[in-house]
Amino acid sequence: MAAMAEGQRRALAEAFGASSSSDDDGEVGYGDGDDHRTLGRERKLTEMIPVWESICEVNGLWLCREFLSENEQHWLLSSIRQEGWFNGGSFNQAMRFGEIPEWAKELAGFVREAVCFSTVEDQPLPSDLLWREPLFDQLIVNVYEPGEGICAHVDLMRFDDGIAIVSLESTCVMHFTRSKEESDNKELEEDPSQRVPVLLTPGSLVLMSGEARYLWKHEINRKPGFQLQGGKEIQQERRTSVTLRKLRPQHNSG
Ligand SMILES: O=C(O)CCC(=O)C(=O)O
Ligand SMILES: [Fe+2]
Repeated sequence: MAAMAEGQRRALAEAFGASSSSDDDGEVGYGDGDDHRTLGRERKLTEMIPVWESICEVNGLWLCREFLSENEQHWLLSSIRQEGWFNGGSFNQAMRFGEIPEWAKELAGFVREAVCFSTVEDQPLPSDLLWREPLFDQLIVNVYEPGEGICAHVDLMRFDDGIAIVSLESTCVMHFTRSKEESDNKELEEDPSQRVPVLLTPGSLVLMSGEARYLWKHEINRKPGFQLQGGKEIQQERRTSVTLRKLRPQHNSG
């Protein structure tokens, strides 16, 4: 593993405002009634070495399986719950454009850190995307009950390159298929042998850029036979995902 020099790690940690090791062992502030929940001080950046996997069949697709610790997953779920978007149970999706909540900004900061601290040779997100400001200004939270998923799609062109998806709760399989919109070879597109499965465990982060973002469709099919891990059906529970994207400037939107 190409370990990052300690000095460089410290400098980055300082740039991201991480706490020094002496004062960071407090409780994570996600309990009910905590209005100023933030994890910035709790994340031990100097100890964090994210493990990135490149999904080699799909250029530009990266997975960081242990992106969020269990505490961080609780914090994120609790921050989402606190928004009250899903109270009453009649909605399963919430979107924010432009101004995103503080916890989402903090999550975006974690994404940047995880890419910066990557030990792989190819950076999981190209530098021009990684250092744009803001990194993300659009948020979608999706809540899926067992059996519910999302049809194969390429994200709308109104969003820029560089999309992050954080998975919470139930494990699921996301499938990637080459988009063949330009040709009418539907059969090839639907050929199951062309589908690339990616297992999304709770706390994992997916990054899509370049071909993965523009030339591949992604989908979550939770019908029987599609959600397999080691040949066995995954036990489905509720799944929550947080998608972070950047809006393209108005005049570029397609
Ligand atoms: O829920 C997910 O993991 C994916 C969501 C998604 O692809 C979208 O909202 O465009
Ligand atoms: Fe999508």
